[in-house]
Amino acid sequence: ASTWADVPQGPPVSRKLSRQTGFKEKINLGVGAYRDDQGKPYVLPSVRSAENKVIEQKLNKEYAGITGVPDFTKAAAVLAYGEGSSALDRVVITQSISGTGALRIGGAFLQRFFPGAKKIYIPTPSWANHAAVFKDSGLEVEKYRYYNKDTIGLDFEGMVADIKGAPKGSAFLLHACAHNPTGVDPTPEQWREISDAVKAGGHYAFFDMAYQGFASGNTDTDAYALRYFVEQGHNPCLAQSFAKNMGLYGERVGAFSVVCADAAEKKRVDSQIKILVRPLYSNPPVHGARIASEILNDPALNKQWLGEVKGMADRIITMRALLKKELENLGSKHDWSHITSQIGMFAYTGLTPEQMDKLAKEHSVYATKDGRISVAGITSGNVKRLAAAIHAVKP
Ligand SMILES: Cc1ncc(COP(=O)(O)O)c(CNOCC(=O)O)c1O
Repeated sequence: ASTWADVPQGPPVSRKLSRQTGFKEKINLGVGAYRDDQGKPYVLPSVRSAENKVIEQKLNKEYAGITGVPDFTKAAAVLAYGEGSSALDRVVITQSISGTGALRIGGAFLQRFFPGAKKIYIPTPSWANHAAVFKDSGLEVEKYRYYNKDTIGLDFEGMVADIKGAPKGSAFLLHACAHNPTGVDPTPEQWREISDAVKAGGHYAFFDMAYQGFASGNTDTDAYALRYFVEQGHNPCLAQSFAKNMGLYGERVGAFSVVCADAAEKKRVDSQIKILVRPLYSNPPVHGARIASEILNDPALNKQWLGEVKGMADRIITMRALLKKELENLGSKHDWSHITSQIGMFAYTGLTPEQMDKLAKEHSVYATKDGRISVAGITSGNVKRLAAAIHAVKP
């Protein structure tokens, strides 16, 4: 049977919202982007200030180099790997077309140079676009167990067993923090065991960090897994996105990096990354990277940004707690602790596709059929109605 034989047909997330059913407003929990407590997109004030600083400099519009704006990529590496990391003097980094572009460069690089089988293991479930990005890169995509639907938590035993059971020297995609779509992350202790299993199998770690700072509110906390792997001697590669933590969605700001063994390897890998990127899109857009560079390199803007990204994370965490409390206030007898134990933009509710359909049809609450809701879509104004809707479809 086909590898993907039992992948269910997923509904289009941005499906047309059907006619109102008598409620004053729909609740859209399908959009994977942050919304403020008024349900509106949020441009971080630090981003506005950084953008004004860029514009005041009246820079020219010349091409960037193939690997992008150097002040951005240098600072992005420090943000990810940490000041003083042993990786910093042996890491190859290139700007990318946001996180998706970083994953694609990584997939293409593995397809050309990975010494093992040209395949990558991704979690079950994973970001909806992962499989397509890697398949289009010419890699086979395999799955490792990740989500336990009975506990609505991590299938840690299954994950470690699949890592240990894979052929020696396989490539594994790991969500660094705020797993999408489940919101379920390994604990630090579990990450340490995962690192041991990856090392035991001689496997290669490909980290996807699309939510650094946005998950816990702290950029160092959210980079724990990546930095631990580097400390443990793995030389991972990394896809970074600044879509969520800087709200630069449409500016497409990201970076792809490869931690190399030493300076000589770095030189060789860097040359091949340039050879790969040149025919892909030649060189990346400069504006978003200049904004991100101002934020990462200007101490005052950096401090302001860290406060704002923590503010977004805190609002999400508050909405999780509110939703759980409202469900309990309604007398729900179900255990909703997963809503507050999960982290990041998304919560896996554990609701069935039928229940999700009823939410849409009878309550004007929209989200994906897999039961994922974007917590960013919850506001203090709609949380009571959302809880009532969930309680109605899952009494
Ligand atoms: C894990 C992960 N990696 C990478 C990306 C890529 O993001 P971008 O290319 O915008 O940086 C995303 C963006 N997801 O969009 C939200 C959703 O699932 O609805 C992501 O979640």
